[in-house]
Amino acid sequence: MTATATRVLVLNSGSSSVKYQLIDMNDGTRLAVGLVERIGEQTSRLAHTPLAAGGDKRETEGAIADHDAALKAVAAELAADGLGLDSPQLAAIGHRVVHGGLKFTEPTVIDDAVLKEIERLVPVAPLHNPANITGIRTAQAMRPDLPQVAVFDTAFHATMPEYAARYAIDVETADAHRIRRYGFHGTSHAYVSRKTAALLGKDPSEVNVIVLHLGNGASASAVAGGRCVDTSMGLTPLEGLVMGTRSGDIDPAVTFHLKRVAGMSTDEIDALLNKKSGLIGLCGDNDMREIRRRIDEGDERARLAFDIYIHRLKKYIGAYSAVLGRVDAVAFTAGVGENAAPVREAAVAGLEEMGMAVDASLNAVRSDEPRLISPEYARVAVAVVPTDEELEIAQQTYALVNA
Ligand SMILES: Nc1ncnc2c1ncn2[C@@H]1O[C@H](COP(=O)(O)OP(=O)(O)O)[C@@H](O)[C@H]1O
Ligand SMILES: CC(=O)OP(=O)(O)O
Ligand SMILES: [Mg+2]
Repeated sequence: MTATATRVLVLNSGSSSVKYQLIDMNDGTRLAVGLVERIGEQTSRLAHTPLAAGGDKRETEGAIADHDAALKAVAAELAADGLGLDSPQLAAIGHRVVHGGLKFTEPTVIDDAVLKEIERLVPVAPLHNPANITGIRTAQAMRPDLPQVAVFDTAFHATMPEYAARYAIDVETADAHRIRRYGFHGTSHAYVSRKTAALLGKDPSEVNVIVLHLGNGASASAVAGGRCVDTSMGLTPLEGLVMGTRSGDIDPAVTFHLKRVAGMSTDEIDALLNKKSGLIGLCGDNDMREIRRRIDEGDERARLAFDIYIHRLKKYIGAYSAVLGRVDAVAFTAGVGENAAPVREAAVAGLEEMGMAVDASLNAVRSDEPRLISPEYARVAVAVVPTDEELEIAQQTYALVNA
């Protein structure tokens, strides 16, 4: 790394998308940001904004077959603005890696052994780790000389007490197969819980926060004094809240029933629960904007899907209030949490006895800034706190390569 290398490229590869940011760590300037969506479909879309060049957003539509092709398209966009991956100013590439298992609880420079372990974990993050691996390999091929750093979704949750992390199943079987609650979206839960403390003018060690990360994947966490003490996702990112396409919590016996009685294979059940359940399974749409539009038109299926989503969310707010004992703040984040005012309103409705309420006019405000949406009198602060997984990954990456 040369003395002038102060930039970090962050790749957040999801199952069918890549979000990326190129950040100068000297002053935190975002040089370029972008998103590739619907990878693997005919209607893929790349939206690239070269902020450094003062440029407008450029959008390209057309089939992008896989994450390798997506990353090459991103590299070409960056190169067009003189921000290519060949730049000597690039210090490192930071990768979001969803599952780190028991081994990885800190940001880690990726070598062959690390990559092998991320690969071994594919069965417990089937929608995510394969995309993360492709992103890493493609980036390595482009810049074999550069440190590539993995920042794990699971890392922040490693502090959970044993009684929260362990499932109540036979201990020998669980240990033999490393079956336990790992939790995901940890980079976001860490970032948002810290930001929430700052919004309250407190140090993270002083506050207890319930973080609701509601994106396409969704998870809740209970953070006590800056440490995660419980989270809704488990061995895999399937457990917990109702999500865009995932069921979240169900009776595990549903799977035996689907196999024995409905005659489905394990792979079919996996696909059913991960890809054809949640909001899309309930009403045919996984985008909260579309669901709200349908509700406004009187669509009953969309209404029921919304109510099921909210009921589950409310149960986790209650559960984590009990786990924390004292709640200082509830923070909504990610695509749904940051944008869907009706979700925030409905999730907190009726919780006045627990000190939680939402002020309608504050809730209606649209902003990229962290903000309170609870009325003055409420004991618990309810907040919208935009997440920034890419910035958090960039900071952890840069700190590691400079250590
Ligand atoms: N303006 C909006 N109103 C309501 N929901 C929104 C809005 N914008 C985005 N969303 C929701 O956010 C989801 C995407 O969230 P995001 O955090 O980007 O997810 P992921 O990182 O899992 O892809 C969309 O599927 C949609 O449901
Ligand atoms: C872990 C997980 O569910 O991630 P995402 O929300 O990006 O799908
Ligand atoms: Mg996300």
